[in-house]
Amino acid sequence: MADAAAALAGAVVRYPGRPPIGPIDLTVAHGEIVALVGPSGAGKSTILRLLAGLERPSEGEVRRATTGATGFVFQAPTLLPWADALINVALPLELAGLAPAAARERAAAALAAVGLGDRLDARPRQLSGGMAMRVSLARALVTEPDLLLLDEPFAALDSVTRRRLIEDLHRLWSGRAPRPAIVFVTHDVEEAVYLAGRAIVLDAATGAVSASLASPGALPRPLDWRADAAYRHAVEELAAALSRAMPADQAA
Ligand SMILES: Nc1ncnc2c1ncn2[C@@H]1O[C@H](COP(=O)(O)OP(=O)(O)OP(=O)(O)O)[C@@H](O)[C@H]1O
Repeated sequence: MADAAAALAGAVVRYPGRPPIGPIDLTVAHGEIVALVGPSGAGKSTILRLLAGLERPSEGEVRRATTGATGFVFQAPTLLPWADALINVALPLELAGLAPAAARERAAAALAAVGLGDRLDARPRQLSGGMAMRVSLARALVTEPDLLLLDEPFAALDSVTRRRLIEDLHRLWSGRAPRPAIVFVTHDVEEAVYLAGRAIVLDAATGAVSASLASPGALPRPLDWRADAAYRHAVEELAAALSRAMPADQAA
């Protein structure tokens, strides 16, 4: 655990009226990018909430590195509608006790890092979906987390915006020292293979990890990696593992 950003050991979550989720064993190394894929309802968001400390397991353990913050990005950007981008991003720092002027200075730098240095005073409704997601990313990164949790962050975006944001996320991740660990949920096997070093497949029937597939090649990937045979092969393998994890009534 000393060298891990977070870990689940035999974690089980019981909700009334459904089979338990887990037991789940998952160790996320410092600086690692892990994709969580699996059928709808398998427990992907539940795992993120466990890792974030937003929920406690019924059995088993959740371990977090003792130092470092956790950043969380939800599928919908969840920005304060009455506040501009700068205030939205500064908020976590001000809540942590930083003086407003210092918080806003760091927030401005975080927004510049996601390409929104010229939109500091824009309200959420004045931003496109992709821009709002960038603000949400900046807000998660401004506390310099050692663990970044992303719940289907790109699902609502068009494919061009989605690709751009994935490139940005790789750039932000590789530009930080030390690099944060990232765990993200996705339904998109191509996104999982391209963005992550490793993909974890959750099984709908057992609620446990049914496969762990390493994605080939070093991170961050070059732009043209999607044309590579190794990439295509990894996508096919992950799609097959996901298909095996589907409940009978959802299988194609
Ligand atoms: N607070 C809760 N109370 C009761 N049941 C819950 C609660 N949260 C989640 N569940 C149930 O637990 C299961 C796992 O939910 P979770 O949201 O983790 O799945 P998921 O894999 O993220 O699904 P999706 O891909 O559809 O977002 C689902 O059957 C869900 O209905």
